[in-house]
Order: sequence, then structure tokens, then C-alpha cells
Amino acid sequence: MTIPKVLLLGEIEHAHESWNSLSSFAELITPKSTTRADFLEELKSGQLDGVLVIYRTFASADQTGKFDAEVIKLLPESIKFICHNGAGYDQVDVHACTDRGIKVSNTPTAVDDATADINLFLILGALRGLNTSMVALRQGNWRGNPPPPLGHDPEGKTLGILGMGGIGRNLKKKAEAFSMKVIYHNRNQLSNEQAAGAEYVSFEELLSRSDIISLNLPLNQNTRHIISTREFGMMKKGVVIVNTARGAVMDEDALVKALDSGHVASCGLDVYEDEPKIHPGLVANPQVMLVPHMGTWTIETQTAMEEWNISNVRSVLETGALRNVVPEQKDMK
Ligand SMILES: NC(=O)c1ccc[n+]([C@@H]2O[C@H](COP(=O)([O-])OP(=O)(O)OC[C@H]3O[C@@H](n4cnc5c(N)ncnc54)[C@H](O)[C@@H]3O)[C@@H](O)[C@H]2O)c1
Repeated sequence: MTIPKVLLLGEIEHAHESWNSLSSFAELITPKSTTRADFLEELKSGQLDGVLVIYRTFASADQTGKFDAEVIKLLPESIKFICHNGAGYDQVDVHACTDRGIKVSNTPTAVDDATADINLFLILGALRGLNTSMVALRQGNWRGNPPPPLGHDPEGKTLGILGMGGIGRNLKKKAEAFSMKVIYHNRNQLSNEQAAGAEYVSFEELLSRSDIISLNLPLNQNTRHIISTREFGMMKKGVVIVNTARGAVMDEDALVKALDSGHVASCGLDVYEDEPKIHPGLVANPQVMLVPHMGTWTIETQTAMEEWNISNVRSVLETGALRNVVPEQKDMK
């Protein structure tokens, strides 16, 4: 019997024991290439033939580029599963995978607490305009001269959550501890149990009623620039926008214009359209809270994500099926 191969793209940083334990079921291999061009050549050369499952990290895109249609087309016939270490899997062209009969998994749930924590930190920081005074203090200038305008309390404000999945629901619980009223819009209305008292509203109503809008939906062809000039125009003057999902769900140029005009009072961002580049209009605005994609940047959460992803590889090796597949493939045979 041939032993299956597992291809690791990226690093295992924490869950070494679990990863190493896979070696009793499979041959664990890594690519020779370190650039996309070489990776494509390595795929073409047949050197990765026989691989059944790929474990990939978000950062591995620095070596292979995105898993777009070009890469998926070149994958060996033997590859049946891609286990992506991250909740957001926009680096992987799921439709191209489905066409090739390749199943894709991600790491939902494991990310919820840490990402919702940063989300709430950005909400509070943007409401209070904390960045200006933090910068002034480090420049030996105390609160700044003149001091920043007074901020706002979260208590009593309406928080509109766009995309009420794992992170959105976790954020709701946390926001309620700050006495915010939560309304949400989702692709599908949640059951009463899942909504847990959050009011379901249309997309337009969410835009027009919210004091704070939190973006928690995945990036895909339907959601790219879902928030742009038209949508900013439908929001309350003085709205605060927070994005921990993916930069490109919001049109950054339009955001900068809405901030400059004062229609959007502030924003809190963990993600950007063209990471790690940041729009100069955001950097130049001292009022906004900017964090460099730190949503899951904790030991506990990074470990939990790796363990989840490894459990998907293990499940393939032991049972022939993934523990979870991405929503687009839930009906795939
Ligand atoms: N900043 C970070 O470090 C970080 C960490 C984890 C996840 N993320 C991002 O956050 C996103 C959400 O993560 P999650 O685990 O909560 O995902 P999830 O799949 O549990 O929830 C996403 C929700 O968005 C909804 N949705 C999809 N399309 C929509 C649309 N057009 N309009 C309204 N709602 C829509 C879905 O129905 C689902 O309920 C991920 O896709 C990922 O890109 C970022």
C-alpha cells in the first residue's frame, strides 16, 4: 500500500506534536521552491505528484502566490483536499477547486474570540479618537495641542453587524456588555436561537440606522466593495466603521473621501485592500485606528487554528473526509 503524502506550505509554529503525529499515517513533505514561478515549475515537473492533501498557511502566499485558477489547474491529479489555516479563504479559488473535485477546509470558530476582541478594541478606539492622543504622548506633547475633540461612549449606540457568522455573533455578545444595541444583516436570517435577540434588518436599513458599522462578512465576488460611495451616502453623518474582515469588502478610496468630508467620523481597521500597503489617506488621518492585521495574533488562537487545520488533515488520512468544508462546498459530493 502506498503511503499518502501531505504537502506543507508555510510553517507549523505551535502545534508541533500534533503535526509530527501525522507522520505515522503519511509522508510529510515540503516544496523545494520559494517563489511562485519556481512553485509553478515544481508542480509542472511532477515532483509533487502523489500528494493527497495540502496544509497551507496565509503567509505561504509569499512563496507560492495565491491559490488562484492558475495554481489549481497545475495541481497534481492526486490532490483531493486543501486545508487552509485561516477563517477567511479568499486566497483560494474555491470555484476552481470545486471544478477539479478538490475540497477545501478553513478554521472557523477557532478565530472568533481573538478577532472579536480586536474588533471591539477598534470600535472603542475609533469612538474615543484614541490614536491622536497616543501619538501626541509619545511625542512628549501629552494630549496634543490643541487636545483632541471629546470622544463618544459605546453605551446606548446602535451597532450594525454586516455578516453575522462566528465572529459577528461573538462580537454581539461582547458589544452587549457595553450596552450597545445590535442589529444585523446577513445573507440568510439567523434562527432566533442564533440571533439571540439581535434585530434582523435589510442591508439598507443597517446602513441608515447604525451609529457604528462592523464588517464581518467574507471577501468574495459578491462582497468586493460592498461598501462604497453609494453606501457611505446612506449612512448617518458621524458614523464609525470598523473592518476586521478583509480590506477589499470596502472601497478604500471612497472611505478616505468619506472620512475627509467628515461624513464618516472615524474608522478602525485591521485589514486593508492591498496589504501590507496602506492607503496614504488613512495613514495621514490621525483620527483613525489602524492595526496591521492582528485579529488572530495571539498564542492561544494561533495554536487553536493550527490544531484545527491539522485535525482536518488527520480526518482526511483516517476517514477520507474533511472535518469541515467551506460553505460554498457544503453540498459537494
Ligand atoms: N482580521 C483577522 O485576523 C481575521 C480573522 C478571522 C477572520 N477574518 C475575516 O472575517 C471573516 C468572517 O469570519 P467568520 O469566521 O465570522 O466567518 P463566517 O463564515 O462564520 O461568517 C460570515 C458571515 O457572513 C455572511 N455573509 C456572507 N456573504 C454576505 C453578504 N453578501 N451579506 C451579508 N452577509 C454575508 C455569512 O452568511 C456568514 O454568516 C472571514 O471571512 C475572514 O475574511 C479576519
